[in-house]
Order: sequence, then C-alpha cells, then structure tokens
Amino acid sequence: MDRRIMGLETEFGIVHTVPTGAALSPDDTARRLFRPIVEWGRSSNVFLPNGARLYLDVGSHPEYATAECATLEDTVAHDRAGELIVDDMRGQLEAKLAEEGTGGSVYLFKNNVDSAGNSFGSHENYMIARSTRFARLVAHLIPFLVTRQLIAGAGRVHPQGPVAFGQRSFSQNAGQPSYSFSQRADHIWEDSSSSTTRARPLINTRDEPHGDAERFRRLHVIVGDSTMSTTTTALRLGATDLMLRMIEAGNALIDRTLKDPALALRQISHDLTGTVPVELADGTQRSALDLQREYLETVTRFVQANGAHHDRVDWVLDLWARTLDAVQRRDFTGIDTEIDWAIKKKLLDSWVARNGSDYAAPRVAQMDLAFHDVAPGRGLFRMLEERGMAARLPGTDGSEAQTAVTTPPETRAKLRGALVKAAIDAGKHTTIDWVNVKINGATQRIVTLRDPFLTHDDDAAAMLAILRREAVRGSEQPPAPPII
Ligand SMILES: Nc1ncnc2c1ncn2[C@@H]1O[C@H](COP(=O)(O)OP(=O)(O)OP(=O)(O)O)[C@@H](O)[C@H]1O
Ligand SMILES: [Mg+2]
Repeated sequence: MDRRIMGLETEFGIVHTVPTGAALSPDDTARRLFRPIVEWGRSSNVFLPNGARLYLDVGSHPEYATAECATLEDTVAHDRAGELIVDDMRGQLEAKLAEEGTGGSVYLFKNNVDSAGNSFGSHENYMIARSTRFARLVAHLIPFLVTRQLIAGAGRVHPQGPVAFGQRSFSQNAGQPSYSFSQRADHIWEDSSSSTTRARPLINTRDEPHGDAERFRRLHVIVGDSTMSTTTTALRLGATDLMLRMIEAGNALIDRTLKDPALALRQISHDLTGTVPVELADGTQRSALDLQREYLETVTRFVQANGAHHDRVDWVLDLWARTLDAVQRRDFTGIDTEIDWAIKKKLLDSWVARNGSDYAAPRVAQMDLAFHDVAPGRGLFRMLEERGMAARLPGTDGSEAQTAVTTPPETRAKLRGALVKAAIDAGKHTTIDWVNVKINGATQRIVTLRDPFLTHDDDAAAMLAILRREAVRGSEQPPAPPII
C-alpha cells in the first residue's frame, strides 16, 4: 500500500497534587477535566472539528485518538495536537480548582506506566488491504515489533532493577538500579503456551476496519510506547509502515518467529547493549540488534528495488541505521536529541553525574516522570525541545501541531471535521463514529464515509450545505456538538 491511513491513540496519565489537604483522585480529576467537554458535547466521548476523537472511558485515562492521517508529518502533527488540546483542558481545570479554593496542580503525562504499576497504551493504527494475508503479516511483524523498542522506546528507570518475569530476571545485576528501552515491555502479558493467543498482547486482532470491510482492514498495534519527540514518533511509524509495505508486497522474508514474544520483549528492553540472545521458535538464538539489522537491510533493499513511496523514506532509513549503530557502539551521542530513550537517558545521566548519585535516587524517578509531562514550561521533554536539545522532525517547527488543533488532515477526516464544525454552528445534535455522521432531529440525515482517503463526497457536501444554511438562519437551540 503506497498511501496508508494511520492514526495514533494516546491514553494520558493524570494526577492532581495539593501542597496541603486532600488531592482529587485520578478518577475525579479526569471527570473534572472532561466537565467542559460534557457541558459542550453532552458526553465525555466526542469528535472534534479537527476530525479527532477525544474521550474518557471507564477509568481515569483521558484518550485522544488522532484523525485518520495519510502522511507521517500529519500523523506526528495530529498526535502533538492532542497534547495541546488536553493540556489546554488541564490549564482550565487548574484555573477552576484555584478559583474554588481547592488549588493545586494538575498533571497530564504522555507515558505508559503509573506509580501503582498499571500500564496504559499508545495504540497505532495502520490501514492494510483486506486482501493481505493477515496471519502471515502478523507472524512477520511480531519479531519486528518486539525488537523495535531499540529505535522507538521511551525509556524507563527501574530504581530497584528489572522486575522478574516468572522465575527469570533480566540482568546480571538484579536489584541494581537500571534503565530499559521500553515502558510497556514489562506490562505485556501473554499466554505463550497457547499459540492462538500469541499475537494478542502485541497486536489487537479484533477486526474493526472503520471503513469498507471488503477493501480495508485496520491493523491495531498495541505494544508500543507513547513517544514524546516528533522524530521518534515518525521513526516508529515510518519504519513500521516500511515493514508493512514489504510484507504486503509478498516478499519472501525469513521466518523469525520468536519462541516467547513477551519474554523476549522484557529481555531486550532490559539490555541496552542490544546483544542479549533471545530464542526463536526454530531453536536458534538472535539478538535484537541482529534482527533489527536484518530488517533494516531487507527494507533498504526493498526500497532500492521498488523506489521510495514518500519523501521521508531516506530520513527514516538514516535515523533507523544511526540508532542501531549507536546501540552497537554503546555510544548514544549520535541520537540523543532524536530518540526518546536516549534523550531521557542523557538528561538523567547528566543529573546523576552532577550530583554523584545513581538511578536509585528518588529525584531520578521524578525526572523520568516529568519528562512525559505535556505542559509546556514544566514538562522536561517539552523544555528540552524548546531549548533545541531535542530535535524536531526536519522541516517542521511546531506550528504544524498548532494548525492541527483545528484543521483536519487531508482524508475523510476533512469531511467529518467540517460537518462537526457546521453542526456546532447550526446547533444540531449529531451521532458520530469513524465512518458515519448522523444529524439527529426530526429529519435524521446520515452520511457514510467508507473510504478513509476520500476528501470529497456528494452526500457530505449536501449535508454541509444544509447545516451552513441552518447556521446562517440562526438556531434557537444552544450549540450542541457531537456525541457518539
Ligand atoms: N480505516 C482506518 N485505518 C487505519 N486507521 C484508522 C482507520 N479509521 C480510523 N483509524 C484510526 O484508528 C483510531 C481509532 O481510535 P479509537 O480510539 O476509536 O480506537 P478503537 O480501537 O476503535 O476503539 P477503542 O480504543 O475504544 O477500543 C484513530 O486514531 C483513527 O484515526
Ligand atoms: Mg482508543
């Protein structure tokens, strides 16, 4: 697939702190965070004029699912737009709490683990053709995803060393403070004895295409870390898209099925040298570096033979190669402004060196968390980026994310976004999902957008014209935006 629809879902961690007295629980904080949305949209589950979905499920993790994007830069910009949107809600809540006398600070973290050890997700969505043999695709993709943390992990501090998995521990120095590539790796559980469930914790195999089911399927990757830097996010998605393209093309690929993907995830995460051998189903052993090198070489050959399908392919291959080189040389200086785990490690290492401390220090764990704080001027990653110590995707300066807060990408999200906005202006209640937009009322009208690439649709244009006429006429009803 040359042009591919992609979308990123991010669940945010939420915390309220007060200097004295009782802080709100995460559940209450999240509910308060969504109060203006509920007042506006009559639901804590809404679609926005930029085509995205913003919602609060059961539990306390606000979630932002980007609109369907068709380019890497759009996906990255819309992912960051989600951070800006939830941060704005956070600011409003803080102001409200101050006004009420509760006060305190509200934090939103784009990470994957909370202090209680719960893990929450960053889900990647890739459109694939229905004709693709799904089982083959999944089989080839899993060892890639298990080893991808070398180039796309968000990094994590373990003050007491890696937690043992079953009977095994992951380092020679069990109990010693350590650092891992990935946040999520320790939290992916899997019944490795049952081959039918093998893919489940890494890829959600539920078949919900959000489109024409005869033509499309949506691949739902749930193993990845949330990434802060636009460069890491673009590499994560760009490398995965290249792998998919190669698998879809039917290229003969060597079978690298892992004996136990969940165990391999942990082993690899806790070995910053990339050399720990993991077991393959065929009884041989390979390191993450070996496997990633093999994937990079195969993809590079594929691109040489078939051409680049977008203008950032060379950039993706270059950063991918430099990251593997850095791991191999055990010298991360070449990537410590571009790859999340290395950016964070550099920050922590310099604090540790300045203070003669180590990774067991509570301050290091605090910095690990503060790295993921989405608030500008407070979040450590955001401060590094502002100071030029974390790179941006080449050719971007952050203004793209600002634009993406209100402007949908060039996909069917453009139609949805325009309809959402027009319905708000016309004071109409709507029921929306990724495929359908329904205007509620006496004369119900529905538009169905089965092809995620379409940016024009006659029914949508007609509905838009009606809504705009009604908005001009002026509605007596209060503005009533979309609910699901
Ligand atoms: N046809 C498609 N192919 C790939 N991605 C898509 C397609 N349609 C929508 N998406 C993306 O899929 C994501 C869906 O997000 P959403 O949070 O609604 O996920 P879900 O898996 O449907 O539901 P939930 O998270 O509630 O289980 C969005 O980021 C969206 O842009
Ligand atoms: Mg979701």
